[in-house]
Amino acid sequence: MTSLFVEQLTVIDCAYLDATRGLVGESWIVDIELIGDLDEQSMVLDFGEVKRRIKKVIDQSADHTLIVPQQASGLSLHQAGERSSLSFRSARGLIEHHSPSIALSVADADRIDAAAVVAYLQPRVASVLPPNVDELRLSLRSERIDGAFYHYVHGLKKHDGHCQRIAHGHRSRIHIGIGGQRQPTLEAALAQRWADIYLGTIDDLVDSSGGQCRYAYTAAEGRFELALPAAHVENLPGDTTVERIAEWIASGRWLPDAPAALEVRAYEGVMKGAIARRPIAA
Ligand SMILES: Nc1nc2c(c(=O)[nH]1)N=C([C@H](O)[C@H](O)COP(=O)(O)OP(=O)(O)OP(=O)(O)O)CN2
Repeated sequence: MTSLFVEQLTVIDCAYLDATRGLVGESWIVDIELIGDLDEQSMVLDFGEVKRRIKKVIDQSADHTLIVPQQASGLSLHQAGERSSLSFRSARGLIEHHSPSIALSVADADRIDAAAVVAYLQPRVASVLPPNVDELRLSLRSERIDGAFYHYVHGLKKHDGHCQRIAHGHRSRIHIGIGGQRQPTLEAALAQRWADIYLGTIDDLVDSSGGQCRYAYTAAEGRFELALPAAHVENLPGDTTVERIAEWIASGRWLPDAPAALEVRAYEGVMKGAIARRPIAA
């Protein structure tokens, strides 16, 4: 038996419900190992097939979904055909979500962590493997980040892919500079402000009474609605693409005394993002 490995086969950019943290955005890097006999090509599985089969299953299941702990005591979940509705009591307050069912991954767990997502994915990935593969080892890890980062959840209603889903998210590093010098204090301040944040688009905010913010829109996959505590939210003026997020950070409007110049390198999950600069005032 020989073992084949692929490091960082893909990244799962998702959101999940957590009893303490509320709605959490996450980016898990997926590594895989396949153990089996060699096929007629002297391979455990052609790397091309690994991508076609395994990455595809992951991209079409947990990736860009809201992952729900089915056994959690605070969860009330109703799935009727192609529509799903849920409410979830967290220490941060009540979260409600209504969407097409494909926007949810329902895991047989009382809390969501990397192990619960591996257990969710394991049978789905195993079902697309050829018979010569005896064992599948999936592991999820977070990107190593030495500086500041935040976890955010958002939805891009105009996106024609899975990013249209109102509750998917990322774990993202942030670089903020002035005159080419990183500013760890500013980076830490933003990371603290955006620890487990929902980045909402003001146009999608349909109600903000009673301490809750409710967002709703119709996208190509159907109708999406999300309500969560106002303290869990930052509302941005436009779409929450990483380009707009970088511009918003560079605008300095989150700082009491914004410096005249700010250079921002904002990430969306792992190894990709956008750069924006605040122009130097005259
Ligand atoms: N220019 C931009 N493109 C995209 C943005 C964006 O902000 N600016 N955002 C998204 C989505 O929010 C999405 O979450 C990013 O997902 P990503 O993993 O990059 O997309 P894929 O799943 O298609 O890529 P994989 O390599 O398969 O993971 C999309 N685009």
